[in-house]
Amino acid sequence: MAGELIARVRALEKAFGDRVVLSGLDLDIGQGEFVALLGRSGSGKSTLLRILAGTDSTVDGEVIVRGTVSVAFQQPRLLPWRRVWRNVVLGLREHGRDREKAEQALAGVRLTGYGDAWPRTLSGGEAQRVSLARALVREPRLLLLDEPFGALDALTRLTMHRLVEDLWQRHRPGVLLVTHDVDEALLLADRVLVLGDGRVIAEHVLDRPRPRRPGDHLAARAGILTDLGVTDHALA
Ligand SMILES: Nc1ncnc2c1ncn2[C@@H]1O[C@H](COP(=O)(O)OP(=O)(O)OP(=O)(O)O)[C@@H](O)[C@H]1O
Repeated sequence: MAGELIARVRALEKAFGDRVVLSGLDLDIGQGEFVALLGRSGSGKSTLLRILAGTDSTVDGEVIVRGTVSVAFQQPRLLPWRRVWRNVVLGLREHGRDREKAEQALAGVRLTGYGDAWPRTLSGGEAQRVSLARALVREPRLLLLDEPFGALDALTRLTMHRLVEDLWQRHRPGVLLVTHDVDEALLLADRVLVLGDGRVIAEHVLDRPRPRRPGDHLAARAGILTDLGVTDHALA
């Protein structure tokens, strides 16, 4: 990992009552780095994201995040009573030139002309792009993506992969992408981390040039599936 760290986590412990979810977790995210986080259901991925986002601070251990953090979730979470452009600027701390900023962000996610639309008139993919625009308008140094493509159809998901890669290359935030989709991680990430037993149990560095194709990083794919405890007969 090159450059300055924007997130540093050491010996993180998180429990809900008696249930220990994260234990002894270390994590670094470098400036402008794209990291994917995989783990079985219930392994604590969303919990870790909430901790990094600062919405859950009842933890032990060291958590340092430098700069603004934005989060985009699986559901776009748009306010139905606000027009699209107002949804985009909702989280801005400093106001001024809001409409202009919103339109710029919307253009970035290829939604020029959608500013006055109501959320209910958007397709699932469009709503998710508004959610991305809302995350990026704050110019985050760290962008947390919690399965942002999980609810989309396969074709829309492919378009979104390209869009996110393009936005990341233009804005260069550090990204932590939580996903269940190993191939999505292989397509987008510089590094894939596998979460298990409450900590990072494996790390795979991906260095193939972008845009990547399906089939790049097959060895890492097999390794990740093994880390996840999944047997992939197609690879046997
Ligand atoms: N507020 C809470 N109170 C009690 N337990 C919780 C709370 N939030 C999460 N948990 C528990 O912590 C564990 C980790 O949950 P988390 O949502 O982080 O997993 P995940 O890896 O994101 O799962 P999935 O892939 O299914 O979304 C789960 O066992 C869950 O039941």
